[in-house]
Amino acid sequence: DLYSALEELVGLVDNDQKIIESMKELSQTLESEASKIRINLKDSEEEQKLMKKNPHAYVENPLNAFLLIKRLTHDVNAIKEKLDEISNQFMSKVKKYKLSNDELSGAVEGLYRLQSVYGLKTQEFANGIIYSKKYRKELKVNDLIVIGREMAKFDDHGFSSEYLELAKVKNSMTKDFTKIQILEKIFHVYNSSGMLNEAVEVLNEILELDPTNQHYEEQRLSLELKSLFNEKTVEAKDFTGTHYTPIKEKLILSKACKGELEKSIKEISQLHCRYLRTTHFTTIAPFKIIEANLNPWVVIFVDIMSEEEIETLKLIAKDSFSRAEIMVNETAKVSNTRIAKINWHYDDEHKIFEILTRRVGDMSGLNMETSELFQIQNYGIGGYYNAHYDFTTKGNDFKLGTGNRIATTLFYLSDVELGGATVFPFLRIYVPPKKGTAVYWLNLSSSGHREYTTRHFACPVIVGSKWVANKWLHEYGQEFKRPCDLIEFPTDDLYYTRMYDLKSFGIDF
Ligand SMILES: O=C(O)CCC(=O)C(=O)O
Ligand SMILES: [Fe+2]
Repeated sequence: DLYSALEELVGLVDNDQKIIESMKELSQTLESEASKIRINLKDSEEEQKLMKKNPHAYVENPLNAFLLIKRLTHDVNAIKEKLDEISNQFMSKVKKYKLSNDELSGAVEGLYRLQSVYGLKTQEFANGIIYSKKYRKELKVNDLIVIGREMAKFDDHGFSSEYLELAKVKNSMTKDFTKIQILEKIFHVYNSSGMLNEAVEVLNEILELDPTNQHYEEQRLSLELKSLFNEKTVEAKDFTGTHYTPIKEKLILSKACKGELEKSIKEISQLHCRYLRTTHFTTIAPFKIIEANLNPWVVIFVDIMSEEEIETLKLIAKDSFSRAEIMVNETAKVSNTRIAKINWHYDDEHKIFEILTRRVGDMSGLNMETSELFQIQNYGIGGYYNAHYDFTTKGNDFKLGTGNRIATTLFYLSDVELGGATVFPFLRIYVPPKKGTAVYWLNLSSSGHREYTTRHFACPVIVGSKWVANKWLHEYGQEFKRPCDLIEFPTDDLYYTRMYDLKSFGIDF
């Protein structure tokens, strides 16, 4: 799929051009075919006039009889054959450049995600306005219908009907379709996605315009019956439990991505911008850091990479992207909870990786021998990475024999115009991507416990192409670099209860 990395969409400019050229050719062919049909039509009409005058006399002439039969056989078939030929020709020309329909679903799912996470209003968004800024001219009636149709495939049908409703309103001004046509299109979406009540309402509108339409009358009856027996009971959702539920987390993440979760003044007052001197190297050349959290340790390294280094990394990465996966029960799987493409790099692939690994060694003061390969990522349309921990919660190892992921270094290789922040909602940290900076944090406590509060989320990218690179450090080999403390840790149960306390997020049910 291409929608999962913006970098890959750039290459489609060629496909776009080829398909536009084929469409131009197609419209010319169709026009010349249409004029041929018109000429034949004239002959046919003349013959018909003759026949109507006196049908008996007409058919008694064997040539007339022949022509009548020819009109009703060959002439019809010839049109069908010609249209098939044109259609086949067109399809064989565009085949190489056309994308699969999954791409469309993926793109619309990205839009859906942006709207639900950031609360973007359908009407503004469809008019090209995002956070009060006009980004492009408004979408056309047909675009709105396509979005509405695709969005109807998601659980929550709210956005879908907003788009379709908008299409109807807009069409009443633009007249792209007749009133009946647009209602039929909308009806079809509702009907095929099981939105029965909405479907009946649209049918009522259609029947008002076309009261004698038997077909729709019958359909209305059958739908009304269907919805009687199909009355869905609204599922009672458990908002009261203290444990994690996806609904709770969605609310928290949405707040976090909008930058609405902040630390208290007291907490902020304990954080500093300062120079970090961990190793011999950094004593001479200290790193600039912004402390984002003290325990667990989360810091932002400022100007940690040069423009040239970043361009080198992107150049290397561009050719080897594959869809990022997530771990489900210890196996890697492609999932719509992570919309990005990645690739992995050994240190000896290019000297840039060696240099950066050494730099992470200085940033962390930790042993790099057990660190993972460099991972480079580019996000797609509405690209995000759902809430996760970087450590494994199954056992204490990644099957690499090097222990759990003790620390994460996340380099930002691009700015992002809108969205795409990395957020740690439980620590109330919001890190906007800024080219050349890195965020570094410890995933495990000094006694080796998992720091569940490091649960983090890559917010959907609204405008821009987000690039990041990861370097994960592991437990083994850190025995002398980060000696063990034996501090007590809360049980997981207690930890979650505290973490997911919605009141502390100002969320009230
Ligand atoms: O891209 C981001 O902001 C976060 C990425 C991340 O969390 C990961 O790759 O594990
Ligand atoms: Fe992560």
